Amino acid sequence: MRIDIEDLSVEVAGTRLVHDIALRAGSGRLVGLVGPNGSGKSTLLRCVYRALRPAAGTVRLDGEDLHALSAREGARRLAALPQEASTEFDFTVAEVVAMGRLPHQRGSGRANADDRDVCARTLARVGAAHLADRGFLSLSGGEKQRVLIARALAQEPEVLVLDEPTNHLDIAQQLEVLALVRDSRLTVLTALHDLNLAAVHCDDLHVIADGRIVASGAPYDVLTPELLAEVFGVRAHRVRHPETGALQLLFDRLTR
Ligand SMILES: Nc1ncnc2c1ncn2[C@@H]1O[C@H](COP(=O)(O)OP(=O)(O)OP(=O)(O)O)[C@@H](O)[C@H]1O
Repeated sequence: MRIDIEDLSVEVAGTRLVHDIALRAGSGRLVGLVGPNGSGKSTLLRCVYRALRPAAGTVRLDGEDLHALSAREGARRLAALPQEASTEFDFTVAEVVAMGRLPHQRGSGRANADDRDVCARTLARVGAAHLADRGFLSLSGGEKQRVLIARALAQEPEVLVLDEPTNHLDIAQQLEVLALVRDSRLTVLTALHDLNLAAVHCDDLHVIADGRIVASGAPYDVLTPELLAEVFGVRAHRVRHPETGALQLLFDRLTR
């Protein structure tokens, strides 16, 4: 499923935080959004997963206006992992993952055998089957993140919107989560702070600064020393991974 964002602007409390965004994520592509703190990544993503409505412009999934769909229809196509996705109530892990099935349940709203099967499989897929009976609030940050990814996958969406999915994760888990996301073969739009992870894992990158996209394209074309100095205020050296040949960045502070 393809995402097309056209002329999108987003306002919060009367202030326009995101301006005139145009962005496309082709079916099955892993598309990264990078930018400094406060540049508007979360605000843009919140509008894509419908926590905010656009002030102008559209988000289309395979040509259909996402904000014109019912909540249930939207949730069957798109699942999100928000940045501060904690839940106030102490549900068990199994209950949190089961919430991902709600858009698929009609009538009684009760989980059937298929729903339970999908939940068990997704928890196993993220390596968290052993946590099923634990209270969500008792989990470590990394464990919570895995469970919330399981909830998003249990939704069986066609599009995943992720806001910093590697937050709270140690390096092995960061790599594992990105491999999981990649293996899902879904269309993914994700904010990432780690530019080296973004360089290796994303098919396309969009750089956002002050609420506007300032560069788009393949990671190697986008993450240039000039752009990194201009947007992030760092001096960057580009090297190749000695085994994989992947782009890696080494940083120094830029003294302006
Ligand atoms: N509810 C709000 N009211 C006022 N300003 C807001 C609100 N939400 C966000 N902002 C401001 O909008 C700007 C963009 O915030 P946003 O969270 O989208 O940035 P971000 O790129 O995701 O940042 P980070 O990398 O730090 O998570 C920031 O200056 C932020 O303070």
